[in-house]
Amino acid sequence: MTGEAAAETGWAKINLALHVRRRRADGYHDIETIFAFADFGDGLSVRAADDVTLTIRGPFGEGLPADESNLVMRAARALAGAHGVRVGAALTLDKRLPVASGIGGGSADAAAALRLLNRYWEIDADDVALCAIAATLGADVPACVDSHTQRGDGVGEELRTLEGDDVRGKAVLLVNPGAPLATGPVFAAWDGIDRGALAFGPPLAAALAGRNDLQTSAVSLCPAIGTVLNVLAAQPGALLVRMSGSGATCFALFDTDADAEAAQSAIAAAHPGWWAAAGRLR
Ligand SMILES: C[C@](O)(CO)[C@H](O)COP(=O)(O)OP(=O)(O)OC[C@H]1O[C@@H](n2ccc(N)nc2=O)[C@H](O)[C@@H]1O
Ligand SMILES: Nc1ncnc2c1ncn2[C@@H]1O[C@H](COP(=O)(O)OP(=O)(O)OP(=O)(O)O)[C@@H](O)[C@H]1O
Repeated sequence: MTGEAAAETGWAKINLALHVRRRRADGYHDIETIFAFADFGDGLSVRAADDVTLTIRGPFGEGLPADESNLVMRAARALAGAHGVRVGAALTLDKRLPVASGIGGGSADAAAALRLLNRYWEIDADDVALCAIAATLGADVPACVDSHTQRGDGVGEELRTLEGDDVRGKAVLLVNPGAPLATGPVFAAWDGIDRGALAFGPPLAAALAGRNDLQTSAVSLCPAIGTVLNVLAAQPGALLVRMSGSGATCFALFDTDADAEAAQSAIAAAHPGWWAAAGRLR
């Protein structure tokens, strides 16, 4: 019951806005966010094998464990377990997104593994069933299953489509200063002040009226984020500049690809140690 060798992409996740509303009794925080996705990300491919295995390569693959702790392996095991799959899959992850950087690389990879193996193993589960498995793997994973612009409530797993997608196709530039930043400490450093709800409505308009409530605590833990934000804000044509998730990656949206590409070139020349990737929102 296995199909042909196949591939998927773990699309880079961007939080266009991220409001932190309250700390919960279980230590997690209720958030309101607008998820969007770039049209580039990690590559994941599969070919026939007796067991489920994972090989990692790519610019950010070094040091990332390929064992059962990897979110790709966890996703494969969870899907196989839920559907009684007994055949294997040799998975290869091309790690192109920086790790622990606020763009959900691990979550995107897990969702890509669910989509890929759902096809490869010919399970044919629908998105609702995949999202139920995704929710057991991480807060961001359900949003990454569909990987299109959505609003997320709860810890981000309560998803809904927003009316009037005014961000699809917008040019985007992602910039990371090169320092990994774990999510837990950034939430722990949040000042506990509820600054109010994220508006509904078209995603760009809602995001422009919104905030990333983790930005201040992330900058305090990783001051280079402040520099990235200033540099992005100075780029001609930048219409929304903000940190994504818990950082340290920041993004800028532009009206034209040319503006995003010019900003990428300028930043690459001025800050050769930074990671910068340009594309469009999907
Ligand atoms: C910040 C976001 O990236 C926004 O999309 C996500 O909410 C984070 O999701 P994630 O990376 O899947 O986070 P997890 O790996 O589940 O959580 C890491 C740690 O961050 C803290 N955490 C995470 C999510 C949340 N809503 N509240 C929290 O307080 C918890 O201490 C948790 O132990
Ligand atoms: N396939 C994977 N890719 C990246 N990280 C992984 C993967 N599998 C497990 N991890 C672990 O997950 C941790 C978080 O990585 P990830 O890149 O998802 O964080 P992030 O970009 O901050 O995500 P988020 O935006 O959801 O907070 C890493 O420290 C890493 O050890």
